[in-house]
Amino acid sequence: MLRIPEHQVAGHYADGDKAGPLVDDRGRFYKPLQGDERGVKEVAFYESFSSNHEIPQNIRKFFPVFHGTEAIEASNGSGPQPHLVLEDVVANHQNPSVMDIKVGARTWYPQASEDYFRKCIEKDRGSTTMELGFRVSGLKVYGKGSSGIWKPGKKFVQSFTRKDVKLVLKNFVSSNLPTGSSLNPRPDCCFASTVYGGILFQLLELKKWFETQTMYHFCSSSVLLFFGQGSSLAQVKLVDFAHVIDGDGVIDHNFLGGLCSLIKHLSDILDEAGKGNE
Ligand SMILES: O=P(O)(O)O[C@@H]1[C@@H](OP(=O)(O)O)[C@H](OP(=O)(O)O)[C@H](O)[C@H](OP(=O)(O)O)[C@H]1OP(=O)(O)O
Ligand SMILES: Nc1ncnc2c1ncn2[C@@H]1O[C@H](COP(=O)(O)OP(=O)(O)O)[C@@H](O)[C@H]1O
Repeated sequence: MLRIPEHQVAGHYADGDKAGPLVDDRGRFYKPLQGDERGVKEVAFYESFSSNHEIPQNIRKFFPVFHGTEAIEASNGSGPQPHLVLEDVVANHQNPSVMDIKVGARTWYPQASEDYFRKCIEKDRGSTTMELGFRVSGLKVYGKGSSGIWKPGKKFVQSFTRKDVKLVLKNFVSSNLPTGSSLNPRPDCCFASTVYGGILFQLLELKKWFETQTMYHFCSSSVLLFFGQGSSLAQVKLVDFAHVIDGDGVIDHNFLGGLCSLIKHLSDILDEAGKGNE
């Protein structure tokens, strides 16, 4: 039975006439192919990546498993439409807290059209992308026990400043959640060491690969950080490959720089949480 995912935090949602992703009970995530070149490019990336023998095993695990494409009934009732069939990366987590972070100090790339460049640069300037090398695109956090869910709205997320982002990263691993369009100025960071400890380990593994890989440039891609309630481990995955371009033998310093900045932010939170426990 296909349904709209409860755990989607960014990107194009199923909304009225607009088709959005679907999930099933077998742990698959169906992403509608965007009608323009984006859909074609994302399929091309997954086909290239999944058959690329130069991808180390420890890196492959950071990407959703690709199960090809399939025409399935779209969420907007428009009949069978082509979808990417991917592993639903959060399927095994109970009540997953999820954050989508778009990595890189720029989301555009030289080959992009003038219109796309303008759209991107406006968003990059108006968010923390240029300043921090990443921006939070969306998140959903489960509180402890009955303390509810926090899923800030799109407009509020788009307004996050550098200071807000530091606080959001803390709120993500806290039990005293804010409500609506607000941030808790005194987050307890009670899950910081377990969640960010595990996430940092994985981000450092990814960083090591980005220090040498010159095959792909991940423009406008995101890291998805998530953890479930209970004993499941925090995980990192990469998503959104509609704008991946050929690396052409050059380091993806845009993504690498953003990753380093994110690592620094999370390390600082871990250090602070450690000091609080001394
Ligand atoms: O449509 P919107 O306003 O949700 O914008 C999408 C973005 O959402 P955001 O504004 O960052 O929350 C969206 O960003 P996320 O993937 O949500 O981080 C993309 O930038 C998307 O463009 P493209 O598919 O990468 O070319 C953007 O889609 P298009 O406007 O290019 O269709
Ligand atoms: N393979 C996946 N498994 C689970 N959730 C996913 C997966 N891919 C994407 N998502 C969810 O959907 C959101 C949007 O995905 P994305 O690929 O960025 O779409 P778009 O191209 O519309 O921006 C992500 O922020 C995440 O919450």
